[in-house]
Amino acid sequence: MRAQRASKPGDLPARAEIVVVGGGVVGCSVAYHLARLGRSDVLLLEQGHLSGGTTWHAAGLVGPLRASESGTRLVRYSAELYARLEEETGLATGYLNTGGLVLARTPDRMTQLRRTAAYGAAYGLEAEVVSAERAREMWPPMQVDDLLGALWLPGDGKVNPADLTQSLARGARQGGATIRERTRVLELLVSETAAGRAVTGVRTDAGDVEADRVVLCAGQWSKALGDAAGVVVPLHSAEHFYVVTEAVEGTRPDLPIMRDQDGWTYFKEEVGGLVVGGFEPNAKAWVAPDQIPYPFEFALLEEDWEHFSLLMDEAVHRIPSLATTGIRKFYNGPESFTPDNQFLLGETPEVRGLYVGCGFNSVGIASAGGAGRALAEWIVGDGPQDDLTGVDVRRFGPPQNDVGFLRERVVETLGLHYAIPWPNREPVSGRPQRTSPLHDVLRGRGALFGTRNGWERPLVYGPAELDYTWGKPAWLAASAAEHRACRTGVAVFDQTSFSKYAVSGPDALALLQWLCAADVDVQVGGCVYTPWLNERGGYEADVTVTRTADDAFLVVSSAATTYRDLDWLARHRSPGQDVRFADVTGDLAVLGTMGPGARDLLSRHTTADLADEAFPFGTSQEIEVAGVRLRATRMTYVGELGWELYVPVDGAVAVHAALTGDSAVDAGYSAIESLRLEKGYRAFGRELLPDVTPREAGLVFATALRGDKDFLGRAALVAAPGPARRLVSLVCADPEAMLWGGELLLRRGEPVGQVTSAAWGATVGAAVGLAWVRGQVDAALLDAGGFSVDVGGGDAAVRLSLRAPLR
Ligand SMILES: NCCCC(=O)O
Repeated sequence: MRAQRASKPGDLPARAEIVVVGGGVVGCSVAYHLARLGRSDVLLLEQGHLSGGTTWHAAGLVGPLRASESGTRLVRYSAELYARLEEETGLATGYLNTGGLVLARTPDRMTQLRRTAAYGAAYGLEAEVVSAERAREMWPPMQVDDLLGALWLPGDGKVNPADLTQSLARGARQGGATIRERTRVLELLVSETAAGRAVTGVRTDAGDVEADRVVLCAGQWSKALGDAAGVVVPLHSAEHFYVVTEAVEGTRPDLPIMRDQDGWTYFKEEVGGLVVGGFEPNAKAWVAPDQIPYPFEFALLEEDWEHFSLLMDEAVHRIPSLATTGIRKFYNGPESFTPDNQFLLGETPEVRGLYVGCGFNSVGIASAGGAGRALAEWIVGDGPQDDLTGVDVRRFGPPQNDVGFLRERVVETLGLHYAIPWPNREPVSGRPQRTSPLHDVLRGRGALFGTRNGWERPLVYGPAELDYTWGKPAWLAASAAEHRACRTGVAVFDQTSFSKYAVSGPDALALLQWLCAADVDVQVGGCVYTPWLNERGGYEADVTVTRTADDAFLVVSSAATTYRDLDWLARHRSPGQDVRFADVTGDLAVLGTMGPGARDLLSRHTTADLADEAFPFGTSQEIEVAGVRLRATRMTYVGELGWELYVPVDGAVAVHAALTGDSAVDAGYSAIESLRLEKGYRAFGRELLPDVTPREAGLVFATALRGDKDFLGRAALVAAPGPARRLVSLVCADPEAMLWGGELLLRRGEPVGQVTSAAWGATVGAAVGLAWVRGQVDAALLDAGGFSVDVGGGDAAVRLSLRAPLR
């Protein structure tokens, strides 16, 4: 390890409106974009020299096509910015639009590449599947004997990370920002306010700086600063390896970026040689976040040729001349990775005015332009201005911030970087974290578990393992049986991972009436399905609200959204409002007892009257089941008669044993997915996102828009013109075709939208799902037909409808 000692500066401003911590490419991009948005009182603090932490040793690949539309938009903007920044700042970034190739050695990878090409079409980005021979013509040094084909991405490019950082920094300075190098932030300053904890500035080794807002872009150093301030910043460093070779024949400066993901490697030209790096499955975590040495500037870790040999052997296999090519330099640079391979962006729920932009999982250079702009817009606009749910820091909470967990998980994250992104792939490391009281019982009954927000959740019962495929997996038969049991008899689902909040106090109703688009001023015992919307009329949450007393409510939401929901409640409670809310997720197990036989089954274990008149849909009562006092709520996410039983954890095993002791079948989340899609039920995070309105989603019925109750988002909905896209249900014509979500939707061969969720519908007997269709959409257009989806190797005809496949 080599390091450079920093000396201290003299003139540190005592105050700035916004302090950015970290002078890597992301911090400089945030400062640059804040300046572009008219914020000139910005102070960026870098502990060493700009780019000296992680940025300087990044490979500099810029690949705009991502798995999501918002991710693609973000990196596409990065590429556009890097291409034009020199004109604006006078400093070159070294950006070169080389195009990129991704190779396929296996039929499964080929299917993935075809699906990726279809994403490109969905997102308006060029991507073409080409033959192996064509790929070799574009990339002469490689051999292609074992390749089935490749994907050509004309929009890919490369940039010089250190030059890019300097150019962004100059742009920031030109816009009025101040940049101080050799100033180390030791602590984030936080104080208690009436509205909760708020940032007040930073403590540095050259004194304190007061600030209204602080933006933590300190890469792998961010977590230790976050931890000390009580903020969740779940990242951990892992070692990332690449070498730069001597000259290789056949290269040229504009040689495309090349990724040979089946061999875990990437390649780019550099001064006549090649950068050869990769993401090996046996990755190495680096030291814990609070053990990172200081200083660690322009520093690398020890060479580890033994570890790198896996990647080097694959590289030589692809480019035989590398066997006799010398190595100019070996890079082992630690980078930060997160539990789900997505970066961390946004205002922290724990401390108002504190923002993060870190954890870039080795794609920081590609992401920096777009992420910097998104974060600057978030700060200036006081909220995200686009759908950023996939990277929003509020998707994680304390369980995911544990260093032991992170240490295990980031090894897996790095190792999966180039693995085939199988649909519904479940991580295997760092589990279990949180379990339902039924976990052991269900495991004993053959449950295979997935994980969501740290919770173990049964996916399917019986199969030996979860197999992954683009087609129909082996576990599908078991899931289909559970699905049918629910449709025709009764099934019990362990839905304990539902997020649950007790909201109470004299002003609880007022707060919820403002946040809920539906009217929740119902009688005690009423249960209402409702969106929470932002001021643009887009979804922030999709919840049920049960009134449990005049001034008390139980709010139930998705497992994944606990921290963002609680943050939404907290940030909308006015200082004068007397409302308390508590996360009661872990206090209550949830047993969804669903199916036409649910009433009969429950009646055998309760004396409560479950008839429609006594217990109508959308109501909730405290009753006794199998001797356990619990809350039963007549609601369903599978479209069958049923009750969600909210059971104190101590009683869960007894209630479950009673219900499944006679006729009920245990069923898992895979069945829930196919059941909900047959009924056209939407999911937050898939269909319902911050840039999706109830009109577009076909859910106006679940709002009070037709009444006169005011609610957050109402004004935007009223003012909005007719929707320019519509969410529709789909059914595959061919029962053998399998859809997973994400597929490109075509009409007469032209892209018109994208599938959001899909599963095999065991009642319908075909793949079913939901999809966006762009433009003015009505029943006549859908009935006229001509629709198909690209399944990565052909088109599958689909029927579309505004109505769900099953009513
Ligand atoms: N830091 C390496 C990036 C690799 C890739 O973009 O595929």
